[in-house]
Amino acid sequence: MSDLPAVLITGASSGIGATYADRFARRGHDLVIVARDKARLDALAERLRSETGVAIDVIQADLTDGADLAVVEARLRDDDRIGVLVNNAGLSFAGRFEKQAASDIAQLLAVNTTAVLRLAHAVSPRFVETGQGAIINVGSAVSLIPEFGQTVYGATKAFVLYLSQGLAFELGPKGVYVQAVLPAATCTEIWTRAGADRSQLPPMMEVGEMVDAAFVGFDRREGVTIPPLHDASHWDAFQAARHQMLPGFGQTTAAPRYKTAS
Ligand SMILES: NC(=O)C1=CN([C@@H]2O[C@H](COP(=O)(O)OP(=O)(O)OC[C@H]3O[C@@H](n4cnc5c(N)ncnc54)[C@H](OP(=O)(O)O)[C@@H]3O)[C@@H](O)[C@H]2O)C=CC1
Ligand SMILES: N[C@@H](C=O)C(=O)O
Repeated sequence: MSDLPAVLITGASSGIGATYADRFARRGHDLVIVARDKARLDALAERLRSETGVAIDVIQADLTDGADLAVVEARLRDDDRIGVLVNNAGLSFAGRFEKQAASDIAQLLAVNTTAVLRLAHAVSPRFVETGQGAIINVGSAVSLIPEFGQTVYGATKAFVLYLSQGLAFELGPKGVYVQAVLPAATCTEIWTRAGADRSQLPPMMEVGEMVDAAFVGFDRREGVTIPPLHDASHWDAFQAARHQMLPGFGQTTAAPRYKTAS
């Protein structure tokens, strides 16, 4: 058993989550890996155990299922070896908003928002009590691009960004580090799972490149990490513009432009 905190990773059966599992294992962390596809989780766990020697537990869970979600919450609440939560599981789908099925939207919200929130909420009391711990939430650059045309998916990722920044504000002073990771298009199964034609996809970042960059942000204790954004001053300017607006929200009279009808 490692002296380092164990890491619970959702959506570890493929793509970004499986790569997080690989990198944390190579750093010597024991893992708890979560997803629906137990065969893939078992295969990953077996490979990483033999290559790195870390201990790995597998939890098969469908995060849209209340009972399964409760199992993962309980593990985060009760297992004091777990010091890092990687909220990574997620899905997207294409198609025009007015044609999307309500059941698909509900599934997207359950995995991309409710599970992220519930798992962060389950682990936070313990992290706050011990004054340490880290929560990594995988959002998306799409959260900053309503013009992308994936409105529901982007809205769930805007939730993840807001949640992460809010939790960093609330929990940071109590010793808990919260990181939002905002990848842009990354080469994983998410695209074909969402029904995209592989031959039509643009060039994308390799998943190892994305996760390794996210780890640099993690090690620097960065609040928001955007691996593909080369000019970091753009994000800083975006945050500065937001902060510049804040005093205006305290006005008790409406802005002059709303004082006339025309
Ligand atoms: N690839 C990209 O271009 C980008 C991805 N992201 C985000 O990265 C995260 C990881 O996605 P990525 O690796 O790309 O995609 P993948 O499709 O490769 O991985 C998604 C993971 O989520 C798991 N998952 C999906 N639904 C459920 C569910 N109901 N219950 C439990 N686990 C579930 C899947 O496991 P299983 O099927 O076994 O349950 C899988 O392990 C997502 O949050 C995604 O939104 C953000 C920006 C860009
Ligand atoms: N997964 C992608 C969109 O579908 C993204 O977040 O870029």
